[in-house]
Amino acid sequence: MGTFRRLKQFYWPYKKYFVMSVVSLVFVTALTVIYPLILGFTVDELILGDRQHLLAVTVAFLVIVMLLKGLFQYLQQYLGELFGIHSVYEIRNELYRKLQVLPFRFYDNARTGDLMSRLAQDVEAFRFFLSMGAAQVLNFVLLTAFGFGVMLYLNVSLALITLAVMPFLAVVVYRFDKRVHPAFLEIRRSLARLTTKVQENVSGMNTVKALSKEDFEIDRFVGLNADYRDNHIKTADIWARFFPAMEFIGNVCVIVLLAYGGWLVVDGQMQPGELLAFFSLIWYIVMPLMHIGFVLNTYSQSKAAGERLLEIMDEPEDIRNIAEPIREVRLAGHVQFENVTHRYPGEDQNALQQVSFDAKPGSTIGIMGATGAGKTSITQLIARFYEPKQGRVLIDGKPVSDYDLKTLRSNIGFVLQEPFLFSASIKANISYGRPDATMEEIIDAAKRADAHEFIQELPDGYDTVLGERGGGLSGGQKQRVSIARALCVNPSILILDDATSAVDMETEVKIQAAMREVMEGRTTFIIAHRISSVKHADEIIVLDQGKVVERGTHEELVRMEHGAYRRIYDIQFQDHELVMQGKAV
Ligand SMILES: Nc1ncnc2c1ncn2[C@@H]1O[C@H](COP(=O)(O)OP(=O)(O)OP(=O)(O)O)[C@@H](O)[C@H]1O
Repeated sequence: MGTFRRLKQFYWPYKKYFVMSVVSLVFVTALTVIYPLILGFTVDELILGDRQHLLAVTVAFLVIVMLLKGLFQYLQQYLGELFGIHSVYEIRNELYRKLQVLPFRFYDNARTGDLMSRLAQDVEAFRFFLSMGAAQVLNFVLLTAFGFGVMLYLNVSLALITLAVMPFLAVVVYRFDKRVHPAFLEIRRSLARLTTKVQENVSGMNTVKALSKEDFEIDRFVGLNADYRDNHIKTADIWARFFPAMEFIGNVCVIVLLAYGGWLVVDGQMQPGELLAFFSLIWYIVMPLMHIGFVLNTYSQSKAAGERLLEIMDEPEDIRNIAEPIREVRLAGHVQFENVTHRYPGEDQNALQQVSFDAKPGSTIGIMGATGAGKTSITQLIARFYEPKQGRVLIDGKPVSDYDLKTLRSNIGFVLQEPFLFSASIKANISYGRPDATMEEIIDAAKRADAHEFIQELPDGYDTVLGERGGGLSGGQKQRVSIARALCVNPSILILDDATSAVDMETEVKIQAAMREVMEGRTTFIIAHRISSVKHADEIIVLDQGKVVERGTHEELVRMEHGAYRRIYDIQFQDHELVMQGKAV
């Protein structure tokens, strides 16, 4: 029950629905066991006892019982559903909240399909048990209790014989649960793998087609699908063995009753109608017992699902606010790194080694270096997406961890190499970081990002709704919208991470011209591979395998004959010359 106890905070507030549903269920069960008694009465009193004049009253009584049972069944079902629906509404909200606060570390290893499957299928499986399964367990308990009560009233020895069979049924049920629970957990896992595969495939369809990997992808899917199928078959096998075993034990019970009860009637110790009522009651107990397998199924499924939900809820939120963080300040943008060493969780190499620099407010810092040199890692630490292993990252003289995360990040504007735009209007995309921005401010940000002109030419202008991931815009246009989005929050620190590498030279020159103006008064970090992007920076930092190997202005670095920057400069300058001479391939 650990899983259910730990998720109690979500369903317990709605216990009133559960209690009312259970009370309705008590009435349903009580009214159900009246049927066999009426059957016995009809045989013994109306037919054998010659009291046919009571027939009309008996029928009327039965109709009332049926109507009442219908009413209570409705209440039981509806209130049970309300209990489940409201509870998982809370669970879903909590999961989504948790996903928003989980650190980047979590997303480095998380798979979208798996998370989707948890938020959709696992939450649903949990709801199903709360709505239906829990009531069925109680239904079983109540029917057994009521049924036995009536049985004991009819005939004590016969009732005790029925009771003797119960431990055998319980053993079968217990063994079944032990085997079926892990099998269901495995089904859930393989379904999540399958969903992940489909999701990745759809997202990466361009790459799949460009590399003609359709057959390879189909093969991988078939493999995962086979795994899912086999897990289902394994569970179906466990499942199929269970029913005959249960039915066999139930039938043994019936045979014993038939023999012993028949003898009691023949011997005159029992009325035939009573034996008939007994037989109906037996099935009221044996049938739900046999279906306890189904109930255990929903229980096992929901427990497995609950465990997967708890896995997300238990994820540590390791980057969180300190007790009294600095809130709601406009930062000046003085960024300092003091001997910062950083290593990503689970990695055995440092991404940054003893990195130090001092970026004065309003200055521009260029960061260069080969792929994997640690350029992006620097910006991740400024925004406190990760915590450094050693050293200090300071903004305006205080460690970044002293600031409220929202305050810190709302002072930083990011423009990434592959901008992510939401499937919403352009207006909503630009004002995403500041939803209260006025239309004038949105247009102003777009103008400064050199995006206003092309947005105006779109059929619905700023109200144009984009497709998924900004579909409908070219790479350069998406980039300009994302620059407008970064400017809209009026950040004091601007980070351009390879922001112009995906656009053509002409667009780059245009964006750079626009950027020069918007960089005024903001501390700007430009990560780039092209010298032209960082040339005007106040300081350029050159990284190699996480270490700062050179620093200085463009002029200073170019003067270093054998320096890394000079080498890049020579290559790019040579390229430029070749282009000018028309020799480039
Ligand atoms: N989330 C992560 N988890 C584990 N290792 C990472 C992660 N991000 C980066 N790394 C590793 O840290 C090192 C520095 O990566 P970083 O992204 O900072 O390099 P970069 O200079 O920005 O590279 P690029 O020019 O390719 O963007 C690399 O070795 C990389 O493999």
